[in-house]
Amino acid sequence: MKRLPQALGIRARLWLAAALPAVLVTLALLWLFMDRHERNLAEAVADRVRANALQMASAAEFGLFVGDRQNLQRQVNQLFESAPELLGVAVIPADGQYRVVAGKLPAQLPPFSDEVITEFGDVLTVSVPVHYTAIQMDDPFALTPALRAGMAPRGLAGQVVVIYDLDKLRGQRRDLLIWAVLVTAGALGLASILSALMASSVTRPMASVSKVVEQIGLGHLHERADVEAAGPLASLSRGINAMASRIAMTQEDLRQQVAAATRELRLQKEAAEQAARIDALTGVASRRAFTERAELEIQRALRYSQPLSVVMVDLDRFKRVNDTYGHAVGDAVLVSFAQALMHEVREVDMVGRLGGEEFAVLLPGIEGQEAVRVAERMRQAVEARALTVGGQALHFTASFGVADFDGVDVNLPGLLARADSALYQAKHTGRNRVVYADDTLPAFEDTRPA
Ligand SMILES: Nc1nc2c(ncn2[C@@H]2O[C@H](COP(=O)(O)OP(=O)(O)OP(=O)(O)O)[C@@H](O)[C@H]2O)c(=O)[nH]1
Repeated sequence: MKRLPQALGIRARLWLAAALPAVLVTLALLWLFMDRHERNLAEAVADRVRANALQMASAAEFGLFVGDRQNLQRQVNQLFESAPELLGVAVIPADGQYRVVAGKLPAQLPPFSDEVITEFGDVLTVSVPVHYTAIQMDDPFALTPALRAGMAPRGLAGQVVVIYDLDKLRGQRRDLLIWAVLVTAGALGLASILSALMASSVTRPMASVSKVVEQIGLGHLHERADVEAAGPLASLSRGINAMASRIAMTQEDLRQQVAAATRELRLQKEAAEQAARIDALTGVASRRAFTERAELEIQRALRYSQPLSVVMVDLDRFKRVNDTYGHAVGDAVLVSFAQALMHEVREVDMVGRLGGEEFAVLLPGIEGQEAVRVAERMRQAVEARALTVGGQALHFTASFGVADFDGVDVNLPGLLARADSALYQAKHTGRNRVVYADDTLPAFEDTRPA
């Protein structure tokens, strides 16, 4: 199973990296704030309700002392209307003869003497005693009513009772909590959005660069990363673009080198093939080229019932030439001999060197005596040739065996064998002559002039 961090995408990881610390810090601050403020708020509420009652007690002191109920009622109403969480406010003189009330009072009032705060259900009652202090003055006409009434200079004038709706007080705390949670949630939402934007500003160019790299990897070397849109990855994008350009250039170089090498190889191969088809010494067709052409002409002769002849030619006593004059002279004789043959044949004919001093001539379109006449012409041309060696003329002759393609021997070996047989007969009946391989003719026809 994948570990969680591996399963997360880059965008989610960046988002977490940016948002997680902010979320944790904000939640910790919220918890601290709530914990601290809860206690402070409870104390503040207690202080406030007590302060309200003490303020009222102070304000009511003179009214209680002089018994000014009208003024006391105005003060009580004022306090009652000042805060919505107040259920009732009352001022009661020490002799209990009257009560100045705004709102409602509990059935059971707390005792006069002490400052009392009681909580019962959803009601919080604060009772504060009101004391008077008579001021001694020099002017006997300015005596206070209390002094005039023979009262003690300091004493209990009455009490102030203030009743709060606890639910409303708690509601204030609840409102504060909701407000704090909403502000925190808003801050976290804002932090999340900013983190997502930050993560996106990095992952968007990364995705774009990754796509380009993937395309380049697939061989699309013309793909380029958008450097302007890459933001923080601009230098990476430039590097990738430069790399792709270099790869494309190298690939183009390689392609051109391969094309040049392939061209060169093809030319060499063609040259080698051409060389294999031509005999290097004499310039006539090689054995391979002659054989291929002869096979072709046999097929043509078979299909169209056209005449075809082959002449086998062999230099007479050539070994003696080599032995007497050396191999180089022998080569020169071979070249001259081949030229004599070539000179006597048509464009459509083919002279080939089958090996050593053994040659063959392919004569398409003619047969019988016509072929014998061509061979005779060649024989005479060879005989007429001479090389000057050491100031002396060197003559040479050749023997010829002629065979027709008669449809009996339908392949080249058969045709060549019959021509070779005629050549053999020419050799054994005196050389420098043409023998026609035809059963109807005499076995050894001497074509030499008498
Ligand atoms: N100089 C040279 N000699 C070659 C070449 N190829 C074959 N020979 C020689 O040709 C000679 C052929 O001799 P043989 O087969 O005995 O025939 P021949 O001497 O011509 O006698 P006949 O054919 O019976 O008239 C050999 O001495 C070969 O060495 C070549 O390319 N150059």
